[in-house]
Amino acid sequence: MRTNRFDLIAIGTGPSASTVAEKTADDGKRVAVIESREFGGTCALRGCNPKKVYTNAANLIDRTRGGQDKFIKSDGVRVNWAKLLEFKREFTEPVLEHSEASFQKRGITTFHGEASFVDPTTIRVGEHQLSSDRIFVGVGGHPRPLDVPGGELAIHSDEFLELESIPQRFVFIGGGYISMEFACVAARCGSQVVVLERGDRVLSPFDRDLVKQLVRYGKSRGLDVRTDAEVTEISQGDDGSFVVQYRQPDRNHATLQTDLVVHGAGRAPNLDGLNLKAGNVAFGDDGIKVDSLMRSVSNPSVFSAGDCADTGKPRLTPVANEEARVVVKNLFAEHPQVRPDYGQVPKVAFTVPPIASVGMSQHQAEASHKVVVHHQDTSSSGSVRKTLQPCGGYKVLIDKDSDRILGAHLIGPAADETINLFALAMKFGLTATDIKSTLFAFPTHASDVRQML
Ligand SMILES: Cc1cc2nc3c(=O)[nH]c(=O)nc-3n(C[C@H](O)[C@H](O)[C@H](O)COP(=O)(O)OP(=O)(O)OC[C@H]3O[C@@H](n4cnc5c(N)ncnc54)[C@H](O)[C@@H]3O)c2cc1C
Ligand SMILES: NC(=O)c1ccc[n+]([C@@H]2O[C@H](COP(=O)([O-])OP(=O)(O)OC[C@H]3O[C@@H](n4cnc5c(N)ncnc54)[C@H](O)[C@@H]3O)[C@@H](O)[C@H]2O)c1
Repeated sequence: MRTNRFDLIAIGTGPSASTVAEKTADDGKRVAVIESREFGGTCALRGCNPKKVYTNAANLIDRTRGGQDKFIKSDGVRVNWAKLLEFKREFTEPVLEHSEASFQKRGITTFHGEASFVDPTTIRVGEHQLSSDRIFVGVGGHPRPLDVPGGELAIHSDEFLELESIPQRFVFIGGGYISMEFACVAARCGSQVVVLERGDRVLSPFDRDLVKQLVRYGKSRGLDVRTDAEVTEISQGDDGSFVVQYRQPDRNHATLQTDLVVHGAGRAPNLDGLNLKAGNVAFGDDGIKVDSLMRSVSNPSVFSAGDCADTGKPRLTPVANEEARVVVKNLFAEHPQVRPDYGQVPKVAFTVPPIASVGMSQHQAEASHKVVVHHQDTSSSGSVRKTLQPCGGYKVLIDKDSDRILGAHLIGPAADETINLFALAMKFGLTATDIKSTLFAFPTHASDVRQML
């Protein structure tokens, strides 16, 4: 087998690998990119972007229904699911069509297939063998296998985003980002939806009080969230429907009959087929072990970033992008020294309405600082009611000594946008007084921030 030599081999085409490959090629280096599925990665094809089409639709339906009792005249708002799927494809199909060509236009050599290490500087893909002193691994993740009998009967988020029609009944396993976002979509589109979460709360990265508000609002709109409910078995009957068994502390076992079961019980790094041992690349359950320069701790030729790198950071696109920026700086540096500047990573679950968070939780802040807590349910305030989606609230944590923001937690219309103001303020150390002294356009959701401080 002939071996092709490159300055860089990038494995994957998600946000992390495409940034690393493109910037390196733009610098005049010989780059190879390998992708085992469609070119474009999770975020653009099966994650953030297509998902947002569905959650925007669900929020629109929710608000339109909110107006029906008031000034919108119609005999019921219904979704045309097939058209929604078509609309989603308007955003994914261009990626499918153009992604590989755009690598090639930059002079990057593209390969299709599953990459695996042959030795610390050699990669095999299909019939090809490629070698380089620099290999970037940005292979992302996949749904963690559901370790219960019948676990394989549950569909994954990829399949949810490609459903041709929407069934009457759904059960979602897990109460994290994926389940709660998709469950809100399904419920607003008319299905009966149950979320089963084994922990004592859903959406654990978000503020407990605001999550309670979200669950209450969802309940009044067809979304049934059950906590302390661990799924133990899934089976399928002769009529094609499914039975989900789960355990709750107060009962032995409960069962639910449903038309579709969706796995939202967590994801794991895509490391299985990479033969990392042959590449001398150390890894664990949480991904490839990297140092603070994003380099493998065991093989100096290998860098990694994004969902498959074990950094302890949330597995989100902005995190993957920041780590990729660092890799680009360090790959060919004589003395690599750039480290990620994560700042405070803002998090948003695109539920109905969205919920957002940046910085410390109330518990973390109170354990380490003297804290002023500004917490309010704003569902009945004018600015929230005007949106026809009466669910809003905030919890802002301010350090009593320095007047700086320690954490901000928001729910409601535009929470997904407003959280970025807090991220900016926190990164640059603005005080609550600085923010309050800034004029914001009115009436906007940003202008509500002054009342939160
Ligand atoms: C349903 C869903 C919704 C999401 N929503 C959001 C959101 O709203 N906001 C947000 O910030 N994040 C979101 N995320 C997370 C976000 O998509 C990821 O954090 C991001 O895509 C990580 O980028 P990456 O480059 O690490 O990997 P990916 O984007 O996962 O790309 C990895 C690529 O590597 C390929 N690959 C895997 N193994 C091999 C191999 N052996 N050889 C060759 N190629 C291989 C894969 O096919 C894939 O194309 C969402 C994720 C999901 C699943
Ligand atoms: N808006 C966003 O930024 C966004 C959206 C989707 C996904 N993501 C990324 O994808 C990752 C994976 O998302 P996810 O929602 O699959 O995982 P997650 O880790 O966020 O949540 C999984 C949940 O499933 C529960 N669970 C596990 N096994 C269970 C069982 N047998 N029965 C009942 N509950 C069970 C866990 O307790 C947990 O609460 C996220 O952590 C995030 O990094 C981000």
